[in-house]
Formats: sequence, structure tokens, C-alpha cells
Amino acid sequence: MSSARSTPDAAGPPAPAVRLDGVSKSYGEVRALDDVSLTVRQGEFFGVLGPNGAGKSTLVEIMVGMRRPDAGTVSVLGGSPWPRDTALLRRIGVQTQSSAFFTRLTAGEHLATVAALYGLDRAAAGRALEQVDLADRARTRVDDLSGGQRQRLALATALIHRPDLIFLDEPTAALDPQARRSLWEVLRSLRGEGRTIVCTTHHLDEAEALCDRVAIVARGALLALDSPGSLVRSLAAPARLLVPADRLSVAQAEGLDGVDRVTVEGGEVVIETRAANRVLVAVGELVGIETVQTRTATLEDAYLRLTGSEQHG
Ligand SMILES: Nc1ncnc2c1ncn2[C@@H]1O[C@H](COP(=O)(O)OP(=O)(O)OP(=O)(O)O)[C@@H](O)[C@H]1O
Repeated sequence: MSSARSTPDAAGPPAPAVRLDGVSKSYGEVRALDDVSLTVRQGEFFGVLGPNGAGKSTLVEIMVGMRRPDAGTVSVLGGSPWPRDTALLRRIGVQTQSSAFFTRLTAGEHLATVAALYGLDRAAAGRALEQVDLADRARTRVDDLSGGQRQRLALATALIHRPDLIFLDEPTAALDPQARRSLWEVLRSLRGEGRTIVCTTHHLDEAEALCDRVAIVARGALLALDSPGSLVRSLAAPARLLVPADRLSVAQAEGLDGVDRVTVEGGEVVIETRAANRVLVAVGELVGIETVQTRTATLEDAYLRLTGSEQHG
């Protein structure tokens, strides 16, 4: 069989950035990962979601070669992350919650030191600071940076050697909403440059806004892997329409075709439906369309459905 690589004109898909086949890992009695298989495509923004203790960190640690799986095979950029391979390490960037800093140095000096460790010139430090929008803090001591600025510096540290594949562990943890949004822009620009990003997060809105595909893991197993939009659709999470309770009765709402469930919450009649457009038109005819608020299903709804049923099932 000829491969896409040996025949450049062939329209076959490019080799995946990461491929896991049947990966399992236990810590004593705890089965942290149980027969996980997945691929991360080149150039995609790939999210790893799941409840606390689901196995997300273990999954990422295995991908970056910090841990060895008990079973299964792992391929990263066509190589094997275990045993540690320095050529491969130069092509990946890793940002963890406990990213280490030279805290007595300034942000610029810290990055210049990291650049030297990679055998890069000082210009690489300035470039990385620019990339995460931190150039104006080059002369600030790492100790004196805010939490958000430290997160950016950790990202700059992971990016300085221009890796093809970037692993981020909760990159926006503990950031205020504005800092989160501006870090999203930095991450989007990396994605726009064609880099592959693998990112764990507890923020479902973040995954929905940034990720091309997300893997949902719970108790060490892969529950779902798809685009956020497809997950929302396939899990058929209902949309919700809200109408002030003094404008529409529960009985009226229940009588409409396509309505799944009606409840009253905080003075609003809440209509759940999988036929949002049809029901919206019908409710609009009864109370006036401007009275109706709509809440479409989100990745969070799909996630809660999936992980909730797994936990209770
Ligand atoms: N070094 C270790 N020794 C023993 N058990 C561990 C170790 N690391 C993780 N575990 C256990 O393995 C399971 C998976 O942990 P892991 O850290 O991979 O989950 P996670 O999804 O990253 O969790 P969180 O969202 O809380 O960070 C958990 O039950 C955890 O307690």
C-alpha cells in the first residue's frame, strides 16, 4: 500500500499530530486511563474535557512523554514520546499549571534564559513576549507580574522555540473574564499560524469558542470525540424559550406542538424544545415575538448530559 507521504499528489489525509491506540494507565488500584484511542489532526485546536480526576492530565502527560502507558501505543508527530526523545521535544511546547519560572529575573530575562537553553538567540525572547502581548512587561520581575501576566509568560515559555504542537493545561485557570478573552485571542492566532494545540479546560464556553474538536473523558474512558457543534446536535440537548409567566400559562405552553417540557423558574415560563424554530413562531403568535427570550443548547448542556449519565449510569 502506498502512503500519502510517498505520493505527494495523493489526496490522502496528512499524518495525525498525535495518535493513541488502546492506551491504559493505572496508579496502583486506580485505573486513570482505560483503553483510550484517539487522533489529534495536524493544525487543529483539540480540547480535552472531563470532571476532576477523569484522567485528562494523565492523558496529556502520556502524550508529552512525561509518563509511560501500561498498555497501548502513542505516536506524536510521527515519533514516540517515550523514552524521551530530544529531537521530538524541540518540536513540542508544554505549558502546565506548575510551569517553572526564574522568579528573580524580569520577564525578558526569564525568556532570554529559556531561549539560551534552547540554543536560540535573544531575539526569540522578544518575539515570544510580543506574541503573548506582554512586551510592555519585559522589564517587570516575574514575582511582580499579575496572575494573568504569569499565565501569558508561561505560554511564551512554551512557544519560544516555535513548536509545531503545543500542549496547554488549563491555560486560563484563575484569570478574570477580560484576561481570559484576551488570552483566547492569543490562542486563536496560534491556531491561525497552523500550529496544533491540545488543551485541557474546565471552561465549556472556552472549549466551544476555541476548539475544532473536543474529547470528553470520564473515569479514564473516552465518552465522546467530535466538534462542539456536532456534540450539541447529537446529544439533542433541547433549546429553551423563556416567556414572562404573566404572559403565558403553563397549560398554554404545554398545548403547543413540539414542546418537550414546561417549567416555571424565577417568574418565567421555561419551554424546552427540540423544534425551537417552530415553537418560537407559535409562542410569538400568542405573546408577541419580542416577549420571548431564547437560550440555545450549549456544549455545557451536552457535556452535563454525557458526564451526568455516565456518573449515574
Ligand atoms: N501520581 C499519581 N498517583 C496515584 N494516583 C494518581 C496519580 N496521578 C493521578 N492519579 C489518579 O488518577 C486519576 C486521574 O487523574 P488525572 O490527574 O489524570 O485526572 P484529571 O482529569 O487531570 O483531574 P483534574 O481535572 O482534577 O486535574 C485520579 O483518580 C487521580 O487521583
